[in-house]
Amino acid sequence: MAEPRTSERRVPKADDDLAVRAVDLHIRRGTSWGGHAGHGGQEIVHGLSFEVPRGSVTGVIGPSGCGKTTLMRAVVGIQRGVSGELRVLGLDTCEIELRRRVGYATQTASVYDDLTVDENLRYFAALSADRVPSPAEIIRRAERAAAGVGLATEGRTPVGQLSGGQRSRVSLAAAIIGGHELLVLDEPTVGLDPVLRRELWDEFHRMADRGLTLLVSSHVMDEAARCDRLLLLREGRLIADEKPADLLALTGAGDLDHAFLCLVESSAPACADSPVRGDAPPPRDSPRLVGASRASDAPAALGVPRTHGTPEARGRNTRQPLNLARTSSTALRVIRQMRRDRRTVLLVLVLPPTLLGLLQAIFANSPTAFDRAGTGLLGVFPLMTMFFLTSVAMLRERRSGTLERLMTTPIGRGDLLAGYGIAFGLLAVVQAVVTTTTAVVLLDLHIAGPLPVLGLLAVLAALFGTALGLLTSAFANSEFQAVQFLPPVLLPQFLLCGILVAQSQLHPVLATVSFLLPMTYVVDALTRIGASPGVPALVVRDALVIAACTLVALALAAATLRRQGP
Ligand SMILES: Nc1ncnc2c1ncn2[C@@H]1O[C@H](COP(=O)(O)OP(=O)(O)OP(=O)(O)O)[C@@H](O)[C@H]1O
Repeated sequence: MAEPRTSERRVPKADDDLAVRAVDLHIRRGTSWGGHAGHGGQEIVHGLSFEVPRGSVTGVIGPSGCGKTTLMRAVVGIQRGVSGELRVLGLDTCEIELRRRVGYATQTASVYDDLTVDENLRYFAALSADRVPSPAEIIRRAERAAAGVGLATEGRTPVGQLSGGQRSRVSLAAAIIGGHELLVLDEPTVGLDPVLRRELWDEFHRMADRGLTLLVSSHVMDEAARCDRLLLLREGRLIADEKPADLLALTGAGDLDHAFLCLVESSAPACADSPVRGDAPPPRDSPRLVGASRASDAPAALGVPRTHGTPEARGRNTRQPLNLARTSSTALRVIRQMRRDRRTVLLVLVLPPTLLGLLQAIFANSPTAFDRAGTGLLGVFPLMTMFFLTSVAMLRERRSGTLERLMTTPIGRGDLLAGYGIAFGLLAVVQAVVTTTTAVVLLDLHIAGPLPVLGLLAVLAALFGTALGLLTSAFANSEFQAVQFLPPVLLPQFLLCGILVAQSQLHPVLATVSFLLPMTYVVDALTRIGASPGVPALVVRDALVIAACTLVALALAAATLRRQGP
């Protein structure tokens, strides 16, 4: 097979001199869950071999759909289906350490619309630090990143109120914060005006002068001219690996657009027709369309393994102990987002007491029935509302690209889920206090047992709803799909939980099914507390079952929250 155009004979460099080294890299996309390299999907990148020296600005250039994003996702370790050799800063791309040294900006602005520029950047600064940073250090790093992309004066503006170009710059600043050694930027200048583009490219070169390596994708050829080195891609193949000036010299073309066409069109008429630069030397040989690098030779020649990251290595390197600083930063960020969403707060705090009020009116002639149903509902309402809220919140995180960005930062899956759990847990506590107080004080709901235990059970139910919501969000691709989960997951549990008809009156088969459903234990525990003055042993059993179900749902949610996507 042919090799990419290059004017120099490359001597393999040591990993220490390289930011990225790829040898015979193949990437398949659309692989099934758990599918590793070479299984299913469609091969998008075909046997790339290249090196990115440290302290350079390297452009990944090529037409739409040629595989630029796919390659960049592989470099930052969030792409499944990668085979061949890919070393980043001398490490396997699944190494956790890389997430402290590499910053990534996705093609679309992956930042939180409902937070201000400062809040976004401070959050990413808090996540990316090696050690727990002081608040002053977080602020300083966020301000420096904002200034670097020309957003120093927009700190207090919510990102949702910025223009498209400004949002892209916030996203870029978030990447700069995380990238201490390598910045992987996917089309960072799309939608920016020419002045700003020039400023950003100047800034990229200043960063490279300071020793940072930048891998920047673009399909705009005038940006290619600003790179130190170019990787020209076409249909997943590397057709040139050159300095811009050498590329022009090699092809004899007057500009990089024509140089690219020369390389693409194997018969080279474009080259002959193209305006040849006056100072450019004639082509050394006729430009030709070249395909993949010597896919089969390279790894063997360099003595490197053919598989990129074994499943064992991936497992070892993705397991992280819980980090309190990142967990609390995430919890604070989610709480901040919740506070801005007044409708959500209203739904959580006002709807349950209102519905209980309605229930009291319905059971006006039967206070005992109200006491029984109302007590059970003190747990069912939090479970349902938290399920709905978390599933949508996590889905939004995934669809906005922020989850993908988070997966390239040092935050662990456990930190993220625990952060969500804490934020929604606090909301659940407020909800339990408001709903229980309203029910007992205003609606005369009769509770024989201790109120704090009742409140604790309501919070436990809410936490179970949160864990269930986090889990189901992995299976939905849109808010509409998330809502579709609501009836099948919750309604059967509600019908069988004992609020409508006591278990003793159910058909034996239905009674057995009901004992397999967590909501049954929520209602059982609450109604027992409502009816007896102490804490019966069965309430403890129920609480343990709910806690166990919560942990299982959280563990499954962590397992489905994979770092690598299709
Ligand atoms: N999730 C996916 N599953 C399967 N195939 C995908 C997926 N995402 C992208 N592809 C395919 O991978 C190929 C390369 O896409 P990629 O986004 O890497 O191209 P690109 O060069 O970055 O394009 P652009 O400049 O338009 O962003 C495309 O043919 C696309 O259809």
